[in-house]
Amino acid sequence: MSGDALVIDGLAKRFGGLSVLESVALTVPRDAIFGVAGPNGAGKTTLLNIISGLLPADDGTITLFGEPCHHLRATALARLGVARTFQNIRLLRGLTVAEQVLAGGYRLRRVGAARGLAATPRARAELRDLRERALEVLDAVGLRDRADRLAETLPYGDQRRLEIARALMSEPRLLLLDEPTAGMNAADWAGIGELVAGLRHTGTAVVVVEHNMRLIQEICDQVAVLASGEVIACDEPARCLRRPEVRKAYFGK
Ligand SMILES: Nc1ncnc2c1ncn2[C@@H]1O[C@H](COP(=O)(O)OP(=O)(O)OP(=O)(O)O)[C@@H](O)[C@H]1O
Repeated sequence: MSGDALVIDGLAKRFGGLSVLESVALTVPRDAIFGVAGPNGAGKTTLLNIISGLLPADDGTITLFGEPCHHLRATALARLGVARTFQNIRLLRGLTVAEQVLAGGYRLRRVGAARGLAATPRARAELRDLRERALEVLDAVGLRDRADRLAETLPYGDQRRLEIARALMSEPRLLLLDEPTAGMNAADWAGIGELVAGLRHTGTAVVVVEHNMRLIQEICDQVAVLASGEVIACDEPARCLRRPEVRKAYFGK
């Protein structure tokens, strides 16, 4: 069995005549917290969109826990244990905090929808278990006391936590986070950092796209820096950020 959560090789993506990713190769070990950084427009979100099956690649291979999966779309990848959050918060309006998290647990359901609707004892027991798990997940992200509030009434930082909780509800083997601290103040981003760092050694590998280099240095085992669609460096964060090619990509010198 491969020791890696995710192996990407020769990945390419074009939008019309615009080449957005070129020969991208990355290896994310199991249990790693792996950062993806790079200037605006470098191709980071496109990379996450391809890994999570929202976009097809034009070339290259993706292997997830030893299984080739570049031909799979989002639903099949979710079943294999890929969960993600988005750069812009995407909560479902009108649902409570607990209901949002419960919605992330569909992959865990064993009783089919038709039987679930018929509310058999097995379906009811399963729903009860899922509700308990949703509360445990909310506990883990510090939102249990807000379980019955409408999600859209939460402060911004808590909504970001809730998105992570919803992704964790599916017990992912690979969690993709797209700028989880975007727009946050220092106290909020430090809290998200602790939350993500706490996932190390829980059986979930994390790929986190982040502009916040301090956060990357604090929580990531490795970081890949993308510039103009190519991986220009991949190393431990402190070493990576000292490299001349990375400094040039960020600061032009
Ligand atoms: N659907 C699309 N059609 C055409 N061009 C696109 C599309 N999606 C992204 N792009 C372009 O691809 C390039 C990479 O975009 P992407 O969003 O992946 O970058 P990013 O590194 O995530 O940037 P940021 O840090 O600003 O979020 C950009 O030039 C963007 O305009």
